[in-house]
Amino acid sequence: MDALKSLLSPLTSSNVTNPIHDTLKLVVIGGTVETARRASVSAWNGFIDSFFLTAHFSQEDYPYDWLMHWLSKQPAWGRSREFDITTRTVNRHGLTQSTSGDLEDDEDDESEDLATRRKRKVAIIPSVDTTHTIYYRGHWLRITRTKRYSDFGQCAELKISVVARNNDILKRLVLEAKREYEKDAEHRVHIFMADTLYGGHWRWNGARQKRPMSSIVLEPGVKDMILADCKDFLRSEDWYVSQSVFNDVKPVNKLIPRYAERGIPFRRGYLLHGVPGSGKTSLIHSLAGELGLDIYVISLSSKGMSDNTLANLMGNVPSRCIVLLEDLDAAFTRGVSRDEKSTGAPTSGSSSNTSSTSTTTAKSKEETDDGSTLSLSGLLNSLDGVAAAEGRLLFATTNHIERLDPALSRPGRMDVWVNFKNATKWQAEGIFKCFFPVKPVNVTPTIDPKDPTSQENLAVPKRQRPSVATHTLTEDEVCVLAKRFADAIPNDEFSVASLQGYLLKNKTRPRECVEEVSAWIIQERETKAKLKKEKEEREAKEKKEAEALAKKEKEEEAKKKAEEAAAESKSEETTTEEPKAEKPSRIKVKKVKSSASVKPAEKVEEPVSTDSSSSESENTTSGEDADAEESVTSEEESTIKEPVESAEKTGSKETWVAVKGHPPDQSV
Ligand SMILES: Nc1ncnc2c1ncn2[C@@H]1O[C@H](COP(=O)(O)OP(=O)(O)OP(=O)(O)O)[C@@H](O)[C@H]1O
Repeated sequence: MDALKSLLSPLTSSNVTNPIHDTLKLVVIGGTVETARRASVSAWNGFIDSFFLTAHFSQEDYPYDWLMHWLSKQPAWGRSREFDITTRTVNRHGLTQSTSGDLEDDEDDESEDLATRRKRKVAIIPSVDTTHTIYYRGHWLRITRTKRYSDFGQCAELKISVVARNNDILKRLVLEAKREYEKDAEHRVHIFMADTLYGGHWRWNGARQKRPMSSIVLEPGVKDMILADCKDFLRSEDWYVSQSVFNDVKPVNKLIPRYAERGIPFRRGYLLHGVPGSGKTSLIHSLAGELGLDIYVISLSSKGMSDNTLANLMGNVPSRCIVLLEDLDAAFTRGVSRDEKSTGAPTSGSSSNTSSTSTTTAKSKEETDDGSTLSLSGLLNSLDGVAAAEGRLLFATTNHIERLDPALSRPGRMDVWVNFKNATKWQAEGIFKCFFPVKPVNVTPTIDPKDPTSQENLAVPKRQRPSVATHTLTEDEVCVLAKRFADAIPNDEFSVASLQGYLLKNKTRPRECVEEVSAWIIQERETKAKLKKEKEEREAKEKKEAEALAKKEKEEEAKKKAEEAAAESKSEETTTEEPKAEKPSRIKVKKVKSSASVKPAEKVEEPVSTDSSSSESENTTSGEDADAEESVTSEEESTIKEPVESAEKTGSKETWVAVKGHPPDQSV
């Protein structure tokens, strides 16, 4: 204590009037107070936090969607001072469907465009990095939405804290949010698309309204067969067998896992093949709605698709879902082969086009440039390898079944095959009936006080009212018109999609639609014939161009070869010529050698000045080197003829050395 006093004495002493001491005093006191404040705040926070239970929800998982959906419905947002407003629908990225309690534009505008927009609702959701407090079942929830960056880009997180003894309240909250979400999503099918980035992951692509099975018109029994098969499969993972089978003393039902027990992978594949626009994709969407499953779509021809990426994607689908491999043949026009090393490059044989090799080569380069390295074995492994999810329904669609490898379409991988053809008369009748639903006759418009449309109808004089659905037909009328329509449609010539297109154009004129159908058929045939002709012409032109290109390439190649051959023979000639050119120097060297003590270079510089040596060398040449001179061929002779002559002219052999410019070989 004394020590502290003595330490503080300079600060507390009244005798000290130094301003520095006063400042020091202030700093020490201020610092002490701030430290004490901070310590108490953090202690308080720690104390408070110790009472809070906190749950974290990542955007990458479903509970985040459920809670965001639940939050968007909370009336508490009406009192909140900070929030986000969105018109987006419920999705895997955190934005939610507007529902009760949302804002709605009540603007009364007659414009059709505005009337459509008027239906768009907005939802209020928690703003990012702000803590909101919501009262829920006797508890205050502290909700914070944050954003973080992951490998897959931006990712949001939700943190919910509550003061409670245990986490029951949070569990209740999550379950309630899930129930509400599922109730709202009851009429929708969620679609996920395969994204080949980052080694393959699933990207939420929207939720579509369920399509009733009755809107799909297929030959009798086809729809029912597929639906029953799917239902049977989904039900049959566990197989209840009567115990009496094994022990007939007391029959007891016993659960035997049917697929696992028998070593059969719990997967089922459906191959829907046939002409375009015949309802393959529509049927799958309809089935997903009927079975309450999400759809995971993979396009095998997408950029960057590889064996690993596909295996990752297949390994990450949930156990109960529909995996849709769209346009399976698209992967095969790229020439996917059984070979593991296949890079997906198109082979000439795989191309459906009749264009020549060069076209295929160009295509090949273009297609392999997209980084796709999917092989058929990779595809097969992904479909039934260990990573492939159990309990999934695999649907594959193709317009060209003949292009598929038998290994891919064999039972076990594709258990059920369905052929989709062009519309039959039966289908034409069915699609007509779907399109013009029957409405009861003699319907007098009733006035609903809550219905603004009926009030609007009342407000206008009777003669000005819009005719109530002029195309409304009685059941009998629809049947008769549908029959006439079907009679006019030839079997297996037009796709259901094209019939639908025609009906759409005439959606308010059912009778005229039937009357004009024959003219439409003629027109369609003409268009088809024209398109076919154009296609044939285009193909012929392409073929011609390709042939011309191939011919040109061939000619160029032949020309190049000829040039190469010529160059080769020329080089051979020069190699044989080279020794001939050296021979004179050999001869000359001997001549030089013969000129004994005389330095050759000096001889070159002053060849004529040494008369005696020159006569000496002349003698030597005529004597000892006679043999060497004889060994020179006639051709070589002509080569050396001129210098020799010039040497003769100058009267000196050394002069010839200077003319040729060959330094004599000293080593010889
Ligand atoms: N059998 C059908 N029943 C009802 N609508 C059909 C049928 N076939 C086609 N349609 C309609 O035609 C359009 C195209 O159909 P869909 O996409 O299902 O055909 P697809 O066989 O999958 O074609 P593609 O092979 O080109 O992918 C859809 O709007 C769908 O409503």
